[in-house]
Amino acid sequence: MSTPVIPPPRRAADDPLLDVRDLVVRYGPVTAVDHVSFTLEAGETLALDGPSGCGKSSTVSAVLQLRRPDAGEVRFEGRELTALTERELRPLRPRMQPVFQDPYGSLSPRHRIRDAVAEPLRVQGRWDDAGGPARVAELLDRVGLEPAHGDRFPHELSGGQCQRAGIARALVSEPRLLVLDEPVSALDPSVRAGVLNLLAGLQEELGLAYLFICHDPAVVRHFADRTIEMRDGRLVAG
Ligand SMILES: Nc1ncnc2c1ncn2[C@@H]1O[C@H](COP(=O)(O)OP(=O)(O)OP(=O)(O)O)[C@@H](O)[C@H]1O
Repeated sequence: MSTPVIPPPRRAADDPLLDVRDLVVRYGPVTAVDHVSFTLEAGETLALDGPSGCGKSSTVSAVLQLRRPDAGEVRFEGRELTALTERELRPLRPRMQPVFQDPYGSLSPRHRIRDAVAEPLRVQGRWDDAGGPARVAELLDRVGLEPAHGDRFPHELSGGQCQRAGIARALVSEPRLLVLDEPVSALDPSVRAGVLNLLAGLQEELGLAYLFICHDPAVVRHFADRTIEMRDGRLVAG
């Protein structure tokens, strides 16, 4: 299969990593995201807060182009994603990865942890180039898992260990942006700090940007550089 032709990035040195402008997401008559605009710099953490149903998940789905927005622009690394076809988006998707709230739900129950972490590289056809087994082993170690954890299935790990595996899976494609959808709220309070410290260390080491859906004011204060808040589909504070 030939490689899709992607328009070259038009990114100036001082452009943000992510520039979202006038984003609109509708479900029939419901406007879930109503002209939302924000930017995110490389290496920065932006918290997205707001009550249930205000449009946070719809916003991040549209940023990730998992659901195409009804209007607005999502410029990532200088490319306007909404203008790209699915095929043109494919090579860019690894650079923006989600980490979900439910650590078990984001990993297939039928795959061993090592295979779940490896899968994105296999799907992208980069298994050999990326040094497959060594890369997966290095990532498991980096997120604080033992080699033996790689042989287990998700239900054989704790929630915290499973979330660490989900983070390893997100990192295997060398993303620039992680979209963290309440990544610690389903975890036992005693393991939350460990996962947050891991995310903070990875950000410092790899220069990752985080778009972080979070309700916990203490976590937001400690973890985020900036916060934006949504109500009824709109941004109310910056
Ligand atoms: N697939 C869908 N079909 C119809 N309406 C939807 C759909 N998904 C979300 N909505 C509606 O869009 C609005 C925003 O939902 P969204 O899930 O984005 O909010 P949220 O802030 O992420 O909520 P939560 O914190 O509970 O996850 C809500 O009114 C919701 O009912």
